[in-house]
Amino acid sequence: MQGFFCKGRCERDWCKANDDVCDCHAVLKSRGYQVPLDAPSAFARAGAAGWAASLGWEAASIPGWTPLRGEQLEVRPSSLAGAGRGLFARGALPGGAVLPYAGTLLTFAEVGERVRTPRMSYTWCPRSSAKAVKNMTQAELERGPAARDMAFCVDASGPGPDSPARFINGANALDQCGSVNVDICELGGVMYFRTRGEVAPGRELIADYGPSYWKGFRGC
Ligand SMILES: C[S@@+](CC[C@H](N)C(=O)[O-])C[C@H]1O[C@@H](n2cnc3c(N)ncnc32)[C@H](O)[C@@H]1O
Repeated sequence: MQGFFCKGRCERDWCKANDDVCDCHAVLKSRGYQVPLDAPSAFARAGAAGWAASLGWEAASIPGWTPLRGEQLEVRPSSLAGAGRGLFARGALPGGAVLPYAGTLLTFAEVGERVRTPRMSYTWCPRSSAKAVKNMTQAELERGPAARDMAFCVDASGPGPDSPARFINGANALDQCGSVNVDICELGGVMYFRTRGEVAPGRELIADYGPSYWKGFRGC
């Protein structure tokens, strides 16, 4: 069922189609596309700090996938008031340009250590563990039976592998929603930012962080 139903959806848009119904990483791999490694495979190959470098995302070849190179981007003060630094396009970027959210992979206990600290602002969890993390108490995260299991959440606050994606700011009020120009996508348990359309030179990359990031703002 997944193969038949999801094949067209994932080939048309791996970002939007990859959900609880369609595992686009598995679907596209089975269709012969060159996909990046999934998070567990990258972790098995290179560990919690080195996993992102082993993804092979720059060499991936799937529809709607143009790898962003570091030199196409620059970090400077955000165009959004009070947002600190942001990530900007040096030159024009095409639609479908992707950048992984790299950082250190965390166990549930390590996620627990970050809850209510500034590092949590830089921590993202894949669908496979996000619900569990949300439903676990602090004690369960730190000392429960799953505490030492890999949650595959990513902390990009550093120190760790270089991750320009960590500088992508998010709309935090409705009047910033018009500036959103990148989607947050998941493939193989890895988060990728993807440009929605062409991004003009000098424009800041801005995402919609979703319904649970900001207090009092449920996303665009
Ligand atoms: C993943 S970081 C983005 C990079 C960050 N601006 C920096 O300088 O390192 C997310 C944090 O950036 C800030 N931020 C992102 N978008 C913002 C916005 N629209 N308004 C104010 N602060 C924002 C918040 O502190 C948020 O927790």
